Amino acid sequence: MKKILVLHTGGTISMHEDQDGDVETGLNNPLIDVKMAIPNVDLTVESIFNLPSEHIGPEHMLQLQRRILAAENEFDGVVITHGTDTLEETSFFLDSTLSVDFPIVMTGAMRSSNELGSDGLYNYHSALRVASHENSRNRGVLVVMNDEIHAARFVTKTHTTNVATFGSPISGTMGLLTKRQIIFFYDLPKRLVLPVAHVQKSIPVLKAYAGMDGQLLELLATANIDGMVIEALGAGNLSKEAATGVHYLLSRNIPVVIVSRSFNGVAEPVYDYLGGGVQLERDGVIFATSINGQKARLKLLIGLDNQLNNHDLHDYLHQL
Ligand SMILES: NC(=O)C[C@H](N)C(=O)O
Repeated sequence: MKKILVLHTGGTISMHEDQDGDVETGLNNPLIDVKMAIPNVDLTVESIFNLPSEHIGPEHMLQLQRRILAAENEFDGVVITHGTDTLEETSFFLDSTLSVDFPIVMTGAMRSSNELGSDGLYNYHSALRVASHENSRNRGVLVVMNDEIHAARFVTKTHTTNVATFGSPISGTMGLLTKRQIIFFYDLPKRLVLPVAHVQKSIPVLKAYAGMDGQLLELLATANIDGMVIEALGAGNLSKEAATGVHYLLSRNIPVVIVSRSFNGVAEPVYDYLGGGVQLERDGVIFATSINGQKARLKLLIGLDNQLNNHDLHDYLHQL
């Protein structure tokens, strides 16, 4: 018998449509009363929050992380239901800070509980199947939706409303659920897991654009921020003016992390001119490999909480 801990946090999977067709959160999470029968699986169900995922932040992620750590010796796996808007961030935070070998599987839904074609119960069932499967161990945090398994490290929400919203543009889908099987296509490269104690850091994320000036960056340098992430152009480049703004931030010892605003691919220094990635890196900018802005923000937060020196912070964010 496998013992699985289920932590419900809210999100569309637990919401319902009202008479006007608007989607809202109820007083209690209806998933608590759902009897999900999986052979040889014993469920312990807790409603840790009942929040839309836009109301979930690093403090909630830390609370979830601590609950999972406390469950380590008691359970064989954990399933978390969560709103999809920030699911990739919670899954990434847990993946980056937890080194447990049991499966941690997150899921959600795109259609609420009383909508036609609601995908919530199906995804919940799928997540339980994956969490109780022997091959799911030692794979970090997994995201299961729409018959697919994704690694927290690479998954992102790709569509505003489609039930097939989650994708892993860089790595591809990690696995599949069929009626009878759970199939994994690849193992992940090893990553460094770091503990985290405090999550109150001010780390804004800015998106670069053609004609971006340095004014906002210079303003931010005086706003007591701990670091900043820029979703840069292409492989990791900025306008000349933005590069000057970045230089100003770096001269005040504010770490600046670069990712790409492109949906797919790895950010790395390629171009050697003002604003090009090579010169940005020479100036002290950190390139985060293979993650998007919202994940780079969490990674910088964790690195800073561990008081990594400049060299180690570079290495940490470079890692896949
Ligand atoms: N599909 C969803 O779950 C979206 C919802 N707004 C949430 O993230 O809570």
